[in-house]
Amino acid sequence: MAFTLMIFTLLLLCIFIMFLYHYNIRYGKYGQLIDRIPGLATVPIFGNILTLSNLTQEELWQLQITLSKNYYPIFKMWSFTIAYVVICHPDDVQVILSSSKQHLEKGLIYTLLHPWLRTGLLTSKGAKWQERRKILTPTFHFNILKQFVDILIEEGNRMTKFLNNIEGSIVKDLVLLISQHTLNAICETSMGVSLENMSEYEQQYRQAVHEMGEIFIYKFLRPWFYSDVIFALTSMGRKQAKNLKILHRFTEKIIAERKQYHELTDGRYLQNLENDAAIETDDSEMIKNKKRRLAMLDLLIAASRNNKMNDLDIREEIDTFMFEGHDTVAMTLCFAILLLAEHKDIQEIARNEVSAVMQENGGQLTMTALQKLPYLERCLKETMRLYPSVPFITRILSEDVKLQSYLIPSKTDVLVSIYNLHRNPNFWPNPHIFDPDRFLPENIHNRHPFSYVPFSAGPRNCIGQRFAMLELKAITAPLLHNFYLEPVDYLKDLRHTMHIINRVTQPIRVRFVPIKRMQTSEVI
Ligand code: HEM
Repeated sequence: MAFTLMIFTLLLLCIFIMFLYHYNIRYGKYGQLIDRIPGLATVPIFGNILTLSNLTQEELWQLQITLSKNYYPIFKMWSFTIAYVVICHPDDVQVILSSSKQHLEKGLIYTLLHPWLRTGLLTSKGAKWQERRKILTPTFHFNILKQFVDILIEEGNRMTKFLNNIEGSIVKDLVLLISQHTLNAICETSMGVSLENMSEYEQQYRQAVHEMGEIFIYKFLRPWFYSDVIFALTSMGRKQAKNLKILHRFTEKIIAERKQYHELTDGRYLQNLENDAAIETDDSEMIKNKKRRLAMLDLLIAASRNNKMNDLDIREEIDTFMFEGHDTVAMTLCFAILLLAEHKDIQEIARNEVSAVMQENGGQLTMTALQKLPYLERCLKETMRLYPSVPFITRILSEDVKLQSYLIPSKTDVLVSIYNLHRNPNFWPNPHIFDPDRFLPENIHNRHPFSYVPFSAGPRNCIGQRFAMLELKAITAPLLHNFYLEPVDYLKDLRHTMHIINRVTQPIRVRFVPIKRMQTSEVI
């Protein structure tokens, strides 16, 4: 009896302490500052989270667009004692992203990725992030990218070959097709491993990536599942565990394959890396020999041989780059293809530019040729304005911040809504119109520098952005050269869904009509 009473008293005490904490945050100085910001009405204790967790991911996507419009340029949401402030004005975005020292830590939501990505570059903070960023930055040096370009072009050609042989010229699931090629591209370039004999694993991997995105949002909207122990007991938790096995098994296989290659070659190519010679020289032999191209994974293996990293450290970076490096590019490519298919005039100009450059190059694409495609580049930039692959990013404020009209207290989670920023009519007239000329030098000149941030900005910007631009061009150029793109599904009919990456709910169909040319030598 006395024991039961003690438990009961302890329970009451816990509830009382939690209530005091809650009251202090929600109605103390912190809560008062947050509550000056507009937003949906809240209910006691839960804030907005019950309303949000009852919505489908599609409804949630629509809601964030509506709230951004209704409360422009800022709104807030409460999830118990956690406040989220969402911004889409370039002045505010600049304050959050541009500082070299402040607000570098990612928001709370990223911790939900830890079971998968642990604390790789995307999710890490502080000294660890700084050190890793320093180690990994050279892998995107111009001379390294130059070595990758052949692989990216080859991947574009492989896709062209496949498309030439499909029945009725219609691709039934564009995302599925494209992500297969972008995954292979990141594996062959950054990992130095081909997926040729791993088709079963890679399909499972891409499916698992997709499901993890859904689980991520599901969990985010249900803070009572933030504890991994509790989440593991649910059906979604079991689904996550199954997917994690698939994801990690795949990356471990890739790491093992590359390690084996270095063991067989006595680690001699890793010595090159340690001297930084590979980065600074233009070793043509290395460029010719696929296996000997130096990949990001090699840098990590070299670091592990020097005891600077262990196996889990390597895996978390490979998990991070495999995910960030293939899914983002795949979605941009899908939207670019859809936009070009719906805008025949723009498609024709881009095709003429590609064909002229290829003619100059004897029918081949090369690094130099890819750099001579300013119109195609403008089309891709405009695609990323309308459909940024990463629609939101978040940061935790490291100190109080004065935005345009509100003081936001330290420790608040700020969400930069890249999607709504890019469609802000005050900075993008007729924001929903696809117009690549927005990116002509004379039009960029007077634009707010933080009105366009598809790769984020400041010190935590996308490390792979130059790689991504090259890949986007290397894949779209041969498609435009060899096919007329025609819409089957239209962008206006696609239903977007809340996800880590900007996705749609249904498979997308596009028609690729082969262009018959007289001179076969011209077809790459
Ligand atoms: C169209 C393609 C891409 C887009 C739109 C994109 C966008 C972004 C954005 C918005 C961020 C900031 C995320 C945040 O603050 O939470 C980011 C970070 C990152 N991206 Fe990309 N990305 C693309 C391609 C790539 C590629 C190809 C790679 C690797 C090869 C890559 C690797 C990364 C990594 C590792 C980070 C974390 C950087 C850090 O925190 O230091 N991304 N990307």
